[in-house]
Amino acid sequence: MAESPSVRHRKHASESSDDASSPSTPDGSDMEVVQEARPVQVVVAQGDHTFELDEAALERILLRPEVRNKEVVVVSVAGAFRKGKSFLLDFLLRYMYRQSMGGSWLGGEAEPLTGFSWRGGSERETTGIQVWNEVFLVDKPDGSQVAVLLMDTQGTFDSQSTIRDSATVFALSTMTSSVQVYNLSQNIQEDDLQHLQLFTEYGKLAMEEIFLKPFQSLVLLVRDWSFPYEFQYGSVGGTKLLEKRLKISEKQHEELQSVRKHIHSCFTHMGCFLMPHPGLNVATNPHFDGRLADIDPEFKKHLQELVPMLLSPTNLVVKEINGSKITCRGLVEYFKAYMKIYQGEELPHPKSMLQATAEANNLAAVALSKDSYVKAMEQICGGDRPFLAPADLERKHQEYRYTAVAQFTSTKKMGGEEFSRRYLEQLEAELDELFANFVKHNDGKNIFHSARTPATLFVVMLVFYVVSGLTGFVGLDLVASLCNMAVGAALMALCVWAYVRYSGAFRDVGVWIDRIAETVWNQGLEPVGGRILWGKMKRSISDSVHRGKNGGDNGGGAERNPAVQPRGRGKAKMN
Ligand SMILES: Nc1nc2c(ncn2[C@@H]2O[C@H](COP(=O)(O)OP(=O)(O)OP(=O)(O)O)[C@@H](O)[C@H]2O)c(=O)[nH]1
Ligand SMILES: [Mg+2]
Repeated sequence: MAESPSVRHRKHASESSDDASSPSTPDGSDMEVVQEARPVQVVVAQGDHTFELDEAALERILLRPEVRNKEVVVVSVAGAFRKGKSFLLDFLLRYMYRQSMGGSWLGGEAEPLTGFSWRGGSERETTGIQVWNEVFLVDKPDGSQVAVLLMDTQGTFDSQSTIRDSATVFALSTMTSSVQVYNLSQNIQEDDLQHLQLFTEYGKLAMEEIFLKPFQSLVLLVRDWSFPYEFQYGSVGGTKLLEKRLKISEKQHEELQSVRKHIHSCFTHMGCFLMPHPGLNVATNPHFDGRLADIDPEFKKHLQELVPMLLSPTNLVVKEINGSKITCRGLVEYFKAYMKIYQGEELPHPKSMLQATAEANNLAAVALSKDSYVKAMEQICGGDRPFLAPADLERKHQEYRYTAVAQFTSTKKMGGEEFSRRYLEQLEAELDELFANFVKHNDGKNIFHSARTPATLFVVMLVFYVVSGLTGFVGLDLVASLCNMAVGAALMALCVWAYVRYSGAFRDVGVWIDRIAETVWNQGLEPVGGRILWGKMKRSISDSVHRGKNGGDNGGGAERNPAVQPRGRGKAKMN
């Protein structure tokens, strides 16, 4: 068991402001008498909604020679702010210091309650994560000696914290503790379970590998329980209430089942304790200093059941991660690793329920509208449809784009208009991207598009052949042979190109030949008149193909259909 409190536990938490530095004398030996027992901030909440780990402070506590190689038991208390977490932890401290001294560990009737800083009032008190700077060594009945660390946490859902802040503190304390006391007020409500689900899920994200259940013991502590006639105070009534609340039945809505399944899958052991109200003095008297005389006897009676349930040597649970027991030294490393993950940017940000729902609504509406657009476009230029005149494709795109946008704006979504504008812009960008792909796909179906390379190569061959004949005739043999070589090169390129197109192999070579042919076409052949000829041919052929396949309804119909035109123009107004 830990040393006597008469040596170490000497000062109220609020009286000390600096950290637990200088635990050693100049010769390196521990200077126990000057070491004051007090809470130390190990996870510090920064102003910008981030958290820092005070590694030095944590190491000073957990790497002391007498504890660093001992298996560690971490008891943490977490839950909503202003619900008596630190107050309860001070009774845990009293137990740790006094339980071996004989008599009642609860303390004297007029003794103020000190330790972790607690107070009345409506504003939050504890921030980040604090641990008691004294690690208690306890002998277990099986002969082993374990180190016990007590941890106090920032209350969730105070008005200065984001959901991410609350989730980070809750998840970190759940991941690093062997027993997490989930401090609730009055009842176990569905939102308490939902928040537990959110926080534990956030914790699981930061854990690298998870065997079986990721977390250890969870004790739901219901404060101010007012229905002892239904479920009696203490762990017996608590267990029954918990069983009832976490029961999964086929008749339950899927949402309720999923929360319960998730919670069951997270913890190796779960318990519940129903605590009576401590009396009006504790709850409302601003001068209440924690003395037992002002606390309801029923509360004190159940404290004497609750605290040993958590901390008696038989009940202590050693911290395990992935099935192996952790020492104080190991805990420091895990703390550092988890903290690094929460400080990084790779984890998603937990959101408020409304924000998450609004996002989901908007994303679903975007997906639905995109789907309608793709289906409509597939009808006119999908894989099995023939080439469509580019102008008609564009007109169809404008029509279906407008319809898809109108579908998005008319779908009921949470979050308001301002919020959904971002998703509207996303939808419009995605539709334009889809259209660009449809255009490429459509162009690929144009046989003249793919015939341009062989046509160019053929013309090049022909030109060089004629030039070679003429220059040979007038005696310019060198030029004639060069032209012959060019004819050979073009012929070879044509063969290679044909092979690539036929086999699908060496596609890069095919792309190079296409590029060269395109350059030759653009620089040489087209200005000479090919553009006029080629353009006319392409237009007349594609129009006739298009009319033939679509029966003049889809493409040309759009031109004539008055119902289509104004809708296409309406889109411009919307933007
Ligand atoms: N109603 C009620 N009040 C309690 C109980 N236990 C403590 N309190 C009072 O609750 C107030 C807040 O106590 P703290 O221990 O500071 O609460 P906390 O949960 O640590 O608060 P934060 O650190 O701000 O999250 C104090 O006035 C206590 O006297 C309880 O079981 N029921
Ligand atoms: Mg507190």
